[in-house]
Amino acid sequence: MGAQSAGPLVVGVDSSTQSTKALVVDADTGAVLARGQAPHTVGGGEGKESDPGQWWRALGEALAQCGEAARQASALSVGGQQHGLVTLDAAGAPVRPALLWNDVRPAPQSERLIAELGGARAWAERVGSVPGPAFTVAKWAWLREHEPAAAESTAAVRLPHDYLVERLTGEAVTDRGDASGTGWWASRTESYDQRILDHVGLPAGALPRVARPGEAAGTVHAEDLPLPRGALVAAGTGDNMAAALGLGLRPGQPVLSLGTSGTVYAVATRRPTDPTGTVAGFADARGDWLPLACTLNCTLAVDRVAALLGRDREAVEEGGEVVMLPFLDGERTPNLPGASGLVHGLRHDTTPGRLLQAAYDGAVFALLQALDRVLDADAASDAPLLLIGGGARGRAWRETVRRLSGRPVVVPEAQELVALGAAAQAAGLLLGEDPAAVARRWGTARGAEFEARPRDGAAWDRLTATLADGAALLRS
Ligand SMILES: Nc1ncnc2c1ncn2[C@@H]1O[C@H](COP(=O)(O)OP(=O)(O)O)[C@@H](O)[C@H]1O
Ligand SMILES: O=C(CO)[C@@H](O)[C@H](O)COP(=O)(O)O
Repeated sequence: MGAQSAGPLVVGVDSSTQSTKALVVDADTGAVLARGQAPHTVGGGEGKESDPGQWWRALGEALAQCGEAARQASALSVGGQQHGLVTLDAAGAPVRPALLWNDVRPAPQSERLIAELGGARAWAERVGSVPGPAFTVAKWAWLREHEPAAAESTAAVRLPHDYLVERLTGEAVTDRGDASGTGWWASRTESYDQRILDHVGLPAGALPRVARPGEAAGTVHAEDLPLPRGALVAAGTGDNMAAALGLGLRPGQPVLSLGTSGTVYAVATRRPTDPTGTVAGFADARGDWLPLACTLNCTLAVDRVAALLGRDREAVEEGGEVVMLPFLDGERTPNLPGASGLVHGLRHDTTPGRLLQAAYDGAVFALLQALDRVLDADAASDAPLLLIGGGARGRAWRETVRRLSGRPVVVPEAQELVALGAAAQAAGLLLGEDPAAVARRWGTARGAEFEARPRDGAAWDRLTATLADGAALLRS
């Protein structure tokens, strides 16, 4: 183990699309004493799929890298990529690889579900969200249609984080935050929606119990992980909800997360019901709400454009008028699942650096467009944006966000806010404290502050016009 600890140790896990990260944290001070990381692979041809067993093995590997510290932990929690459809047979083994949040194949099923159950406004009022292709309910509908035998053999449906919690504890438990991304958990009643489940032919008994905020899932019973048996396991949550805990967010503080997905969100005390579907009305892990907009094309798309141009990701040049909508994987915000990337305005003076800058602009624009809808009327219009995720470490990302938002930006020093949020949830459970208060005590949101830059309205207008004028191409 590295530094000395003052308090009991807790483990926070981030099981995200590209990797599992584990941190061992001192529950008193928030000091990170050990860390580990192991990669995941995403396959699936036209779709995006991962083997859930791989997440379990990656968890073991990341914990093993933490060494002796993990073996001394008193509590653990898992934050996981949202929405993924994990299907298990009667023996608890995966029936097939999980369909991930960014798999857009269920676009037709999503449209049908919205129409069949009363339209977008009715869904927003009842469930809190209009279920786009990301939502688990659309993925389950896709599976029933395309692989009926797999759906037939499914005895239990889990999300990525609660699949791991069940393997850790033997208990089928999830939390309101991750459950709110399924499309079959209604935010209006804070319970599973029987009418939706009946409509998609999924028995409620196939789903995990939804723990109350602050309730434990169980204790570690798994024998093949380097963790003490009997350590407390919190209910865990979705990765964005975990990051909100990790920042100790108060209502109205906007967050922009730049990772495999791009997300923009804030904690809200009022239940969101956006009928346009731009904002998902998620629950947070504490009892409030987490209105959130998510893009499919963020760091991976911009890195891909940099690779195509043969440039380092920081080798951007501002200026010029070229516009890029880097929707390489289809897009979720705006809802264009069939889209591909679009470049407009190429000229003789367009340099590779300007083209790369245009990719950053397009990715950031898609997120910022949703910001006003995410924030409710009470949020200050000049509140600094908290910039997190792997991309927050890059200068080009940060400067693009400052230039297109016109807002001050804070980049927390603490990295791995999802894993830290999970650690705060574990510490809250162990010590009987509010996990967000734990994170505030740890000072996780402290970081470098960058003042507002004048907003680049001309670039914003070019992006807006290209999105509108390119609509027919982007819908195909
Ligand atoms: N120094 C850096 N500058 C810019 N981008 C970075 C840097 N380090 C990592 N990244 C980006 O961060 C991404 C991973 O972000 P992360 O938040 O860890 O992903 P995930 O959403 O899967 O958890 C990578 O795709 C990479 O493009
Ligand atoms: O679908 C969403 C949010 O609704 C994504 O934010 C996923 O939760 C995956 O996140 P990464 O950690 O892989 O970026």
